[in-house]
Amino acid sequence: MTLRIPPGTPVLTAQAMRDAEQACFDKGVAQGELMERAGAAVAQAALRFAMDRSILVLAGPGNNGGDAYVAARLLAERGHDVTVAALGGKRDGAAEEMRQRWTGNTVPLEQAEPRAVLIDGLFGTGMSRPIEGAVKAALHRLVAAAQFSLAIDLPSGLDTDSGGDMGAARVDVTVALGSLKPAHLLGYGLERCGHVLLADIGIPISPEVVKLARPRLTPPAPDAHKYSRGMVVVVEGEMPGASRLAARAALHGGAGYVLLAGTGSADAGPDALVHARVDDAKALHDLLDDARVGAVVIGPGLGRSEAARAKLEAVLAAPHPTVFDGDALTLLGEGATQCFAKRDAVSILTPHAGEFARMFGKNGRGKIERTRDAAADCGAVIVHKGPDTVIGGLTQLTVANAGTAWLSTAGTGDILAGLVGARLAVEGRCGVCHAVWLHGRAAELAGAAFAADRLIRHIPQAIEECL
Ligand SMILES: NC(=O)C1=CN([C@@H]2O[C@H](COP(=O)(O)OP(=O)(O)OC[C@H]3O[C@@H](n4cnc5c(N)ncnc54)[C@H](OP(=O)(O)O)[C@@H]3O)[C@@H](O)[C@H]2O)[C@@H](O)CC1
Ligand SMILES: [K+]
Repeated sequence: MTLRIPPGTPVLTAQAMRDAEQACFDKGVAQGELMERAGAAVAQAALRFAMDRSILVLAGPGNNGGDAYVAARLLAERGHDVTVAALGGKRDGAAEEMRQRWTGNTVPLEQAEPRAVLIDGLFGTGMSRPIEGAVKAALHRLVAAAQFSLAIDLPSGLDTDSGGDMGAARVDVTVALGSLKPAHLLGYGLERCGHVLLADIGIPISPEVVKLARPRLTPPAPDAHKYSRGMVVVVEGEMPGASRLAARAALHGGAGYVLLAGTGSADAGPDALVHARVDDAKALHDLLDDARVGAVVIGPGLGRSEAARAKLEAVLAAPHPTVFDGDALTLLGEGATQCFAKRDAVSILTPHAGEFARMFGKNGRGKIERTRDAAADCGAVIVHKGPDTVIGGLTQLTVANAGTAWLSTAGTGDILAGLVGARLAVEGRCGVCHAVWLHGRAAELAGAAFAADRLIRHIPQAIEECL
């Protein structure tokens, strides 16, 4: 059982999990054997928390319920007072076998009395529709009354692939079986799963999606100079505070030279920031005619005027890897896909949910699929921001959970854009994921109720942890 989810842990959709399980069966592993391993992992986790308290195990009609019966049997064998609250009668295959092997106390779900410890094995990856009526009422009543609750694989009532809510109750601990699922990291799942533990039940996994890992960064080469370290141009906008935050984040994110292209006024520090006067799109075009530029950042505080649009056009036409954020994305709106598909240079887009919807529309699919498809259509890397950031367009889709909910404050997005620019200039496209990790870690280090300015100070400390 893994207590801390290790870096690069695979994240599998419900279908990918079923495929992985099937591959296991094809190699001769019996379904009952996997279910025994799953139930044993759940029992092991429950033992840690149950102490000598009585346990109620909710067992649903599918394989999640099969795992529940195994866990109930193993916990009873260890001397615990266990009752199963069952939903449905006869089952199929291994789940039915496990039901029959359970000889202890069983009551219908709706008539169950609360116990101190609750194990939720009603539904897992097979949730096909919202939980309703008496089943939902019983689930919520029993979870709320328990002193400690643990979900098998997923809290019942979570959509596996999107983390959408289909009637789930929040549990204290979730034991993910075989692999993480998107719902452990996305949407409502972030709150409903409680603390997530990962149980390896011996299913070989080849991941399409991974959980963001702490990067390994290298310090500058001995012969490095300010341009070889990575030169970043941040385009100043009509709200200069936002672009200054981005520029300062780029400076603290490891870039060798950061140039703020705008009013040219250096009255707001730090002094290491180079200010260039750029009055219009023509001047910006001329400034970008410089092969030393490693990355451009445009969007934070850019504004939405015609002058802003002209600057955006100049950046789009330049050959440099570029981070497009905030107003740059809003200005492009529905035209974004076409615009980026035409662009040869590396484009990194950092939309939040609203900007993403304005560019790519809204539909019922999950965040992972929508990000993956938009990145493919654009030929760009997309950092789809939120408490559950999804990064698409690199070799592997990556999901990152915000280091802390305190990140939800004005200016932190501008800082991320600058940091992505820095890591892009220093390391190329792989630096995008590194920037997202550093941003989350800096937030953890910044503690409670920080203002965005203070977040920047912690970026070097986060980098140091990766050297
Ligand atoms: N595959 C394996 O060997 C292994 C799988 N493992 C475990 O299996 C879990 C996946 O199992 P699963 O596919 O059987 O789905 P599961 O989540 O139990 O639910 C399906 C049942 O619920 C029903 N149902 C759905 N929604 C409903 C609703 N709203 N209200 C009422 N009923 C509803 C649905 O009915 P139907 O939609 O068919 O009408 C069906 O009867 C996985 O999470 C892991 O725990 C591990 O043991 C490792 C080995
Ligand atoms: K469950």
